[in-house]
Amino acid sequence: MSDVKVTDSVLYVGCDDLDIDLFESQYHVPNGVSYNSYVILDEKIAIMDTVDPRRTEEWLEKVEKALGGRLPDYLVVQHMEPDHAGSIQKICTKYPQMQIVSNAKVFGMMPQFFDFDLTGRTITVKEGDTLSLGSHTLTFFMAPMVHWPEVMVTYEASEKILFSADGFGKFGALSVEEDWTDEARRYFINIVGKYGAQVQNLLKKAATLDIAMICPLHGPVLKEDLGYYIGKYLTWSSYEPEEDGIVIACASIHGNTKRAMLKFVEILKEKGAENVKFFDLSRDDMAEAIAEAYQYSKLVVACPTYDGVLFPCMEDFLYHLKIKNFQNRKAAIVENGSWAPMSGKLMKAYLEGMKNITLVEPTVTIKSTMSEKNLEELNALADALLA
Ligand SMILES: Cc1cc2nc3c(=O)[nH]c(=O)nc-3n(C[C@H](O)[C@H](O)[C@H](O)COP(=O)(O)O)c2cc1C
Repeated sequence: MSDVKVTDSVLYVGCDDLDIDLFESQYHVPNGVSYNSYVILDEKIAIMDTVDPRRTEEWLEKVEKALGGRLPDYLVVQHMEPDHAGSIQKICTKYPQMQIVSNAKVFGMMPQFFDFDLTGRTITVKEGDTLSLGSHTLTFFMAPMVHWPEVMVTYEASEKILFSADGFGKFGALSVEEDWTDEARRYFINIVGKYGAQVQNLLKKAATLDIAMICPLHGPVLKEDLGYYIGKYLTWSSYEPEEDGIVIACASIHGNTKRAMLKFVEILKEKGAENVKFFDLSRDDMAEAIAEAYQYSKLVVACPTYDGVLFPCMEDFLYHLKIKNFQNRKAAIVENGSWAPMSGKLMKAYLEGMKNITLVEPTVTIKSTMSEKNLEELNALADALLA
């Protein structure tokens, strides 16, 4: 959207993508996604990042319009992932006098993605280096593993803008109005969630800067109440729950585990639980289930045994939690099986492999359909979870 206003001299030239089926071939984005890019106009002109190849031509037109007949001096590359770096070769070919400004890791990766001559076109920066554009001065901070190892962010001192790369990004095209928090959480936990320590390191660097505005590579430019967004990032990256509540992640083949878990939701609510979120892992959005597991303090996993192992959607859920460093939660297990229930043991092994998970025991074992005894056990489990 070209009408996104940053400042008089920092122009938004990013592009919405409402046609994409899955972001990173995995995440549903019902409201699309934006690939953000910015042009800083001064005595020298810098372009901040490029866009996904899906939007190269639209972006090149926007950049040309923003340049107003001038030529760009610099392309700053903060991240080599194709949704941001995918148009580098095209813009470098269009503007052969333009220099590329980035760090050594980026320049190491660039020939892996592109086939054009970088000789004489690169300016390599490292932590704390500055680049003057005139009245604007860019300072570069390395942010390794705030998604990929080559990531850096850029601070512009005169207008107090942090160009935050994937940090503070969000799913959703800018032409669609929606709440920031849920889609930013779903983006952060699923995409950057593994790298909490690295995000905390970046937040420490950011705390030394006077920031009035955050310009991320996805989602809206953040101009007000920055403490709110930074607070969310501090919580998410520390793996602490945002609020007390229970997520029930349920797999079910024929519906008996699901029926038992929906009854469990009723029981919890009758006992006064306020935040109870139910996910049918076969049908509901996996990335949302994962994000909400991070949002709340307690997790219940329920799954039938399937050929001696877990029903695949539960395996997928727990695998995602594991690789995204899920930790610091209370958890409980409900298993099901008609002849030799195994799923409880397998879910327990997953949870025991995660850091600081307090298991609320015992595991409830359903044999095919929920019995009167199971009902009592679920009541007891609800009491233990809510204690
Ligand atoms: C393909 C398939 C494989 C199964 N494998 C096992 C198994 O290895 N051990 C077991 O005890 N039950 C097994 N079951 C039975 C289910 O775990 C059991 O019927 C359970 O109650 C299903 O719960 P649901 O109604 O929530 O799907 C299997 C069922 C299916 C359909």
